[in-house]
Amino acid sequence: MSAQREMKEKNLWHTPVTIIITVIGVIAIVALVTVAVLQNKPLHQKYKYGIVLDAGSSHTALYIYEWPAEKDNNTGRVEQTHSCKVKGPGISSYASDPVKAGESLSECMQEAQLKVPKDRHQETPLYLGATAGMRLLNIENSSASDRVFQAVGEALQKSPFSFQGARILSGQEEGAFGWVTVNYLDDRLSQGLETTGALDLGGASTQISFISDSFDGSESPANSVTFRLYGNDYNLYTHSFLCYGKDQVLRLVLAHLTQSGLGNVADPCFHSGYMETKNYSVLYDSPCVSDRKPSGAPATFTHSGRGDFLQCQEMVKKVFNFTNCKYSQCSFNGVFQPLVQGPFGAFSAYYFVMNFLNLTDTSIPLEVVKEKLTRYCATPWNEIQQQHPKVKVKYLAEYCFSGTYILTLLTEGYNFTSESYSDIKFIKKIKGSDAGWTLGYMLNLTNMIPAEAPDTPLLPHAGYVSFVTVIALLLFVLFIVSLRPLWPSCSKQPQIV
Ligand SMILES: O=P(O)(O)OP(=O)(O)OP(=O)(O)OC[C@H]1O[C@@H](n2cnc3c(O)ncnc32)[C@H](O)[C@@H]1O
Ligand SMILES: [Ca+2]
Repeated sequence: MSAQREMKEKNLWHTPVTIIITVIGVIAIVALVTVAVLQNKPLHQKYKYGIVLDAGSSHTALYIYEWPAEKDNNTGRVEQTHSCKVKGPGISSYASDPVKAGESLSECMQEAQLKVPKDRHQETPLYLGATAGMRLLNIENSSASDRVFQAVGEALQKSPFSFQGARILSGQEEGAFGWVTVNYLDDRLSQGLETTGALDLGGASTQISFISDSFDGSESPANSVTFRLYGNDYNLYTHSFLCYGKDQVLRLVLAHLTQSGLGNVADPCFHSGYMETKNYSVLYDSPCVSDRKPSGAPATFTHSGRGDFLQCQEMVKKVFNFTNCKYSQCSFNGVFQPLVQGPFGAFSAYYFVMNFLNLTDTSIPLEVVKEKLTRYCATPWNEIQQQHPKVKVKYLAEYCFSGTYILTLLTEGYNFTSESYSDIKFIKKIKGSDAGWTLGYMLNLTNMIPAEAPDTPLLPHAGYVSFVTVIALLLFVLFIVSLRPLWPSCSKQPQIV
């Protein structure tokens, strides 16, 4: 018994030195793991916000984007969390009363204040970009356009957000940022995948943007935009046709029709039975058509429909000029365009119209699409109205024209064939965010897409923590083993007599 007591007394595990070493070892490991966990843990999920106002020709829309705060300047997902459609027309329609343009935005701005957390208001950038409506107003009356921007700027300055300015986007920017948006949302840029072309149809202009193997920008530098994104170089072909948005083309077609038969216009692009009295002055109140106003025209004309797709298409073709191409190939109006290549996303009015007509399925042969549209256009106006009592009458009256214009623009204008037509996807949103130029615009202005691919950590966070823990435990075990000479079983065994 006394020998056992003696052994216990001599048990080196119970000496103060080993106890202190063990405690220090455990504290060191706990500290190491804690620091590793805290140092590299994603910060408490805080979000940043950005707001873009799309001041289009037909209306203004506000978009709020959100992204995790620590993913600034990284491949982190920027998502659209909210959108608000401003009531009333586009800001260019307020040329004669600019203050109203500013006031029109207040409802959506109030909504934005509720959607963005209050503590983020001050640091949230707010941009307004205007497109073809303001481009046209600027051509027509630049001081009126300045006054609209002045009024809109004053209104936005009063918001709690960080207002970064209001300006007109060039057609090139509008096309290029639409392309960036589509490819960013599809993760094609960060992963260096084959890109998708972008087709945007607005009220006053239309944009086409795509990457072509045969395009290096040398033949037509005005159509070239170069980017370096996530370590990849892109040479984008882009063109914006001012006056080729669907509202302006409708004016162009009507202007053609009113050249002959003043006072009465029988329009193949409208349904039979449709009849409206319209003002010449309203029709010709746009720089796209103002030079065509017939002299001695009466104040009004009767616009009646006769629902004939083929004849409508003939009328629409007249708005394109296919002569005088000084390049190797052109789309129309002497504008250079390489052959369309790769998949395309077609958004805004492309989607609104084709979705209404149930024609978003592009695997349907183009000939069948035309047959369907022929039948739709031939449907009398009263039947159309009965079938769609809830659709805005202005839109409803124009779907036959708009569908015909879209098919003509794609096939005759941009040279999509029966085969390449199926490469087009009519889209509204991608992963919850609207397709359009606004997201690309904000990503660019906030430097959110790096030129070079960001360094990715060797291990994901969880893997890193596990790795540090295992190594720390291993070191501890090795340390304990290194103390082996001090272990009781290894020290001189007391003799039990
Ligand atoms: O790009 P710009 O040319 O400046 O014009 P916008 O931005 O105002 O143009 P949108 O894409 O908002 O709309 C394009 C057109 O589609 C029309 N539109 C909007 N919603 C529609 C719907 O549900 N059905 C049919 N047309 C619609 C709208 O009036 C325009 O003529
Ligand atoms: Ca637009």
